[in-house]
Amino acid sequence: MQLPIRVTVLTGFLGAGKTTMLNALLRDPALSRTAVIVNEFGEAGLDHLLVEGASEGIIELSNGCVCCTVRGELVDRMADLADRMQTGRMPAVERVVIETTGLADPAPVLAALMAHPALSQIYALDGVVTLVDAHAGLKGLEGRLEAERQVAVADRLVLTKTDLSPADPDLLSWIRHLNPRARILDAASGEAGAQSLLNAGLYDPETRTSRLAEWLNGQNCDCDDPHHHHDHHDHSHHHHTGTVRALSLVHKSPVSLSAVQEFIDLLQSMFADKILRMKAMVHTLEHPDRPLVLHGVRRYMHPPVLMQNWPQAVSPHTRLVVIGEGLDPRVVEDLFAAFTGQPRIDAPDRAALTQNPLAIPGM
Ligand SMILES: Nc1nc2c(ncn2[C@@H]2O[C@H](COP(=O)(O)OP(=O)(O)OP(=O)(O)O)[C@@H](O)[C@H]2O)c(=O)[nH]1
Repeated sequence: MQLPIRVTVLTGFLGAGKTTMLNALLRDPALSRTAVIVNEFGEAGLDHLLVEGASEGIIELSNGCVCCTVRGELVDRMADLADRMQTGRMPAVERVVIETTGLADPAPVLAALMAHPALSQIYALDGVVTLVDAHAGLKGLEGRLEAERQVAVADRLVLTKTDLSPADPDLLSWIRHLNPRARILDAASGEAGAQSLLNAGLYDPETRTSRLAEWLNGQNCDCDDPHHHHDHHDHSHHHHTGTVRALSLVHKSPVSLSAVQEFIDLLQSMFADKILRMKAMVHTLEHPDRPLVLHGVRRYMHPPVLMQNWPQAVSPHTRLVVIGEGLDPRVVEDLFAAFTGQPRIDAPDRAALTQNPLAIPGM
């Protein structure tokens, strides 16, 4: 391996469209020799199932406080990958794409790559691609350190979901304020293909805005540092660890489409803005052979999609991940159980629930 393996970091806030973009990129011949690392937040681990046809080469990092765990772990994964290639246990690749979780601050990933003595010989950072959901807009992004950092470190900024609504001027000026340099591409117009996203040039921290330099220097994870552990004056580093959590549910028997719909409607009406992201792969009574994939980004539910087949690695069970702020997991679990707890849903209870959410037993 004489050439360094180029590393592309794909980032963007929860639900911005990273997995969708990754799937599109992986279909491009330019990425035929690419390994993918998916880092996800959420116990059920749905993301790697949603990356089509890539189950073989995927290395998934565990969830948890991203700023604490990703650095050590990512270094291990990258080292493992290099070792497998060098020993012929895996075909050599030209590129690695790292899809970070929507809650990740990419700075530690970059810092870990640049600073590691062995890995920096093998891998060279090609660029950071940050996706921004134009439809969701600025609300919920502004003031969120992870989201700001994702935009600030980008070499390419991609506005997604402009087919649903054009980017708001406020959103654009927020982006430009954080990152005056990176090219902005519009996903809906098709300009965000492999040609424009890859080979963005080697990363040079000197040429970034001063805020980035500060972040890269100041981002050293203090979570394991006993001196900082209970430092309540510094909220910023713990922004995503305090109240944002992922909860995941698995249900083994098929559920009806209407039960799913009602569950989601009720969940959204009860929790409203507390829900940042929802993803589900549902085993339905109506289409038992094809998983129904649901995506919610804050209040917006994307139209459900039936995948062709269940991924080979998994049994056809319903898996749901909800990422939210200040969510009470028991309430969500009870609600889910109320709709799916029995193979045959108890119609009167369900009816009562949909009419009066407060009637849920145990809530
Ligand atoms: N209309 C429209 N929908 C999109 C676009 N990009 C992604 N989506 C939809 O947005 C939803 C979320 O997309 P994902 O690709 O899963 O987003 P993500 O950033 O990987 O999500 P997390 O991993 O949770 O952070 C899915 O329903 C996609 O189909 C787009 O450009 N236009």
